[in-house]
Amino acid sequence: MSSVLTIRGGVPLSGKVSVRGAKNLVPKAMVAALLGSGPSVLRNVPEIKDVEVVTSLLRLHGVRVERDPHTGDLTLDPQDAKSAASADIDAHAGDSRIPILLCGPLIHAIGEAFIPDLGGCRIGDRPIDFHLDVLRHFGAVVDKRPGGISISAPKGLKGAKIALPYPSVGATEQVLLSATRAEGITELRGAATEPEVIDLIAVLQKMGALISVQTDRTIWIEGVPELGSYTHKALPDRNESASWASAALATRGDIFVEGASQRDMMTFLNVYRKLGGGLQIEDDGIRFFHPGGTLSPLVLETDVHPGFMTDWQQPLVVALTQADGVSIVHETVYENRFGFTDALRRMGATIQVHRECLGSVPCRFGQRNFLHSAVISGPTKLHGADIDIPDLRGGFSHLIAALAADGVSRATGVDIIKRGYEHFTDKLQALGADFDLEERA
Ligand SMILES: CC(=O)N[C@H]1[C@@H](OP(=O)(O)OP(=O)(O)OC[C@H]2O[C@@H](n3ccc(=O)[nH]c3=O)[C@H](O)[C@@H]2O)O[C@H](CO)[C@@H](O)[C@@H]1O
Ligand SMILES: C=C(OP(=O)(O)O)C(=O)O
Repeated sequence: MSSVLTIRGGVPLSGKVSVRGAKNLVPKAMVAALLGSGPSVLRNVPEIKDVEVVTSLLRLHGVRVERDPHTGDLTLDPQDAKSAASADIDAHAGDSRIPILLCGPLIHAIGEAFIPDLGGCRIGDRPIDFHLDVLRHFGAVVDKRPGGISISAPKGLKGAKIALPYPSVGATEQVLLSATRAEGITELRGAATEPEVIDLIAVLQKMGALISVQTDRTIWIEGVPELGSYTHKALPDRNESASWASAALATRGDIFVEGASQRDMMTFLNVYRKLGGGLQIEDDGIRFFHPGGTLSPLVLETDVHPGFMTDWQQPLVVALTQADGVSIVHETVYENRFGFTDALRRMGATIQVHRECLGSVPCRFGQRNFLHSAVISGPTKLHGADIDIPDLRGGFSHLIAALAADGVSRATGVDIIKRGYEHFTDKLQALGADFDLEERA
């Protein structure tokens, strides 16, 4: 499918949208079900592409995945787990990064894994070296093959002492999913502690895993021979919530995001308020609105949790084009996450990207020639343009810019947005956006 969205911008988005379970948790909780001895139930599952991809991959491996047609809850039964042909796995892997997390659970369930080359957003090189090092520490044998890697563990997985060079979310999850049923104790230093990582730990604890998170980014896991099942309601998607919040500001609108969770978004909410965005925090969601008047520019750097999440950066940059003065954004998580600003410049934004670290702390990318700092001058009037959606958040940012702009924009490649934004065109419609969608097979 290659759908085309034609947006007539300039309409303030106003109304209510609901967010469900987080894209960065739900597929991983689905993978965790493979570690259990009985059927698990996952609630609050969004209808997004990454969930479809993992459903297909699990089914290929013999896991029964059933969706309740009324609630959307998933039941995942791993009792008949089996091997799958590498060509089939490759054909079902889609544009997702989740397949790499099947390694530990598949080794525990069936003794081997084939992992195809990964998809995901093109926002940097995105190597998997930490993952492979982690697996080798557990005693796995990793073979590079055309189109992917094959992994086995002739002597089973054994607990290990591991230190990550950077608090990678995926590598931390790789450790959790491999160590819970490994023999012995695992000590992980330099772990990521994002809310989605903690929610995955909650899922594993429900299954019977013994995991303790220390205050210094160390995680202890005592391996157990068997895990049971879980029933779990996925935490809400804080990244989708932040995207709608940015859309409200950039279009001078007013959006109540039902399901948005204050606890997981505190850093974002502070920044939003400093920028001049209006907030009303309720038990069941958060209202984000433009209170009128001007927005204040700010200096911001992305970081691992509890810092400012990198996935919030791209949508917020569109709102910064409307602030009164110069804002600076230093991206320290991905080396190449400002490519999306090319299209914003074509739409009238004034944004320069720099190789230097324009932040309080020099990051890993400062000496390596990456355009990873942005200087945004505003306010600038945006005008419509033709856009080809490059990646998930960059693409959503382009849509926000088109919605805020004067005139007509035409966006191709919008299906990428479905990786992480559930029913986004229905939500745009509910918010009063003026657009047409041409679905192409
Ligand atoms: C599906 C999912 O949950 N995706 C999220 C996850 O991605 P993901 O888990 O892929 O991101 P990581 O936290 O692993 O990546 C952080 C940094 O570590 C580097 N790195 C990572 C692994 C590795 O083996 N080698 C290596 O060098 C990456 O290139 C990047 O510079 O966390 C990111 C950081 O919060 C988010 O932006 C993504 O939305
Ligand atoms: C980078 C992202 O996702 P992924 O890791 O799935 O590519 C994202 O959600 O912004």
